[in-house]
Amino acid sequence: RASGMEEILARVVVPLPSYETRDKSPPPPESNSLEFMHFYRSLDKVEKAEFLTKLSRDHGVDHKGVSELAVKLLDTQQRDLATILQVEDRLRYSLTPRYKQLLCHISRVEGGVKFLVDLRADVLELIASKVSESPQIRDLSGTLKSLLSEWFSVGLLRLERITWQSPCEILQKISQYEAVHPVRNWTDLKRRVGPYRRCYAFTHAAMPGEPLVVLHVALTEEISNNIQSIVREFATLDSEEDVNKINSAIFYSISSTQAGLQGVELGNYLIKKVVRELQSEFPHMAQFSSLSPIPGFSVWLQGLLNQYRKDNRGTDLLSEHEWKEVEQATDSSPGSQATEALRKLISSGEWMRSERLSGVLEPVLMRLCAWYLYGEKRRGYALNPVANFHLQNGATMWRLNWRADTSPRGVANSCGIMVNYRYFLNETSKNSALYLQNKVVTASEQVLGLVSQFQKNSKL
Ligand SMILES: CC(C)(COP(=O)(O)OP(=O)(O)O)[C@@H](O)C(=O)NCCC(N)=O
Repeated sequence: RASGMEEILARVVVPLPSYETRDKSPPPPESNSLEFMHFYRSLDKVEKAEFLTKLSRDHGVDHKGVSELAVKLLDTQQRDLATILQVEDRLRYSLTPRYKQLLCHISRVEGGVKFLVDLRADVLELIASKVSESPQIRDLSGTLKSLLSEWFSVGLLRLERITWQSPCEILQKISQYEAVHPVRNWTDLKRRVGPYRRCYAFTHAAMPGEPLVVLHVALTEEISNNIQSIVREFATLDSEEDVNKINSAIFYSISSTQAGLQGVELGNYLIKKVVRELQSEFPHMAQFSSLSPIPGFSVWLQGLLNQYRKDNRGTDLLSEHEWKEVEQATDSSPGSQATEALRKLISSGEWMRSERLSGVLEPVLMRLCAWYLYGEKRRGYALNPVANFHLQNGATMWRLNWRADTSPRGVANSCGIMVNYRYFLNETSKNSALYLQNKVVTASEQVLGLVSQFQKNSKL
């Protein structure tokens, strides 16, 4: 099989034409691309890893040629600008990996773009699973990402509104791709594209019928503080929309559907495009906000409690009074036993059923959750991926909501808490730059208040 790989690569990954003939050489036969795609699809996971390693290692940049041109460029520094630009262009051309031409040719055959999107998904998985740490694989991923970013730039994407009149195959995909609040049945789906709801997707001519990223919006009077009122209760299915009851747009679910387009920022562009779309439909609409889950909070909290139990530092997290209540409610003795009892309560979600316990735990969990979202970092950015996504877009961490998602999933994932990331339209670009460049998290008074309560308690 390995020899088969080498043979096909040598044949279909043609050498880079010389600089002089680069615009004159005819493209290789389409059959090369089709054969490459067919062969790749016939490989299993392990073979694909081997094949991609060979492709990126043996058919990439001609490093020797690059270094010779780099030396030449150094020697040209005293010459006139025209000569310098000439040599720079040669150097630029020599940095083109051989396989890049093949990728461009593949993009021109039927189904080629989709093939390349899936190819990048495979490469990303290779990198993530550490099956191959080779620098060439990263280079291949970078080359694919830059090509895909050009082909999937906003100007080439189409905004489609999904309604109950949309083709079944699209509605079926919308239902299948819904990653945040799974669609339960047709009635549920119909509600999500019905009155006081909007569902938008970006599509691309090269991948017809494939929603690339999907955004679900609820049109409400105020900014929603719970998901039940959006996806659970089947309130009167009023057939009309009373415009006077529509002042806010709540983004309650967004999902990208193509793993290979990760990093192309489609979700960010879709939110911005939908905001403009809604402003033109509802000129008086003034409030734009997400209602977001907080995946990972419960797990983080249990880890923290475990750590504190080991260090016997539980007291930092709860006040005297709060520990007393927990000890009484769980019939546990002060110290590590109470900390363990609390950890068990959180992981079982039992506390939600007791009015008294949830009363005691509300301020505790709210300030811990505020710290988790605002204070916990990974390489300087928000640890929570959803927070990181909205903060990159320039949203403000605006409001934590208690008992916002009382579904088993909501309680298990984030103790039932949800958060509004609010888009103050004239501040998003400033906030986004502050976050991306200085790692500053823009947050509301409510969030900052909860964070300072946490810090007072645990002197972190
Ligand atoms: C949140 C999403 C849509 C962001 O996608 P996108 O804007 O394309 O960001 P990126 O993947 O280009 O960095 C994506 O990360 C996703 O689908 N996440 C899983 C579902 C969710 N909403 O958390």
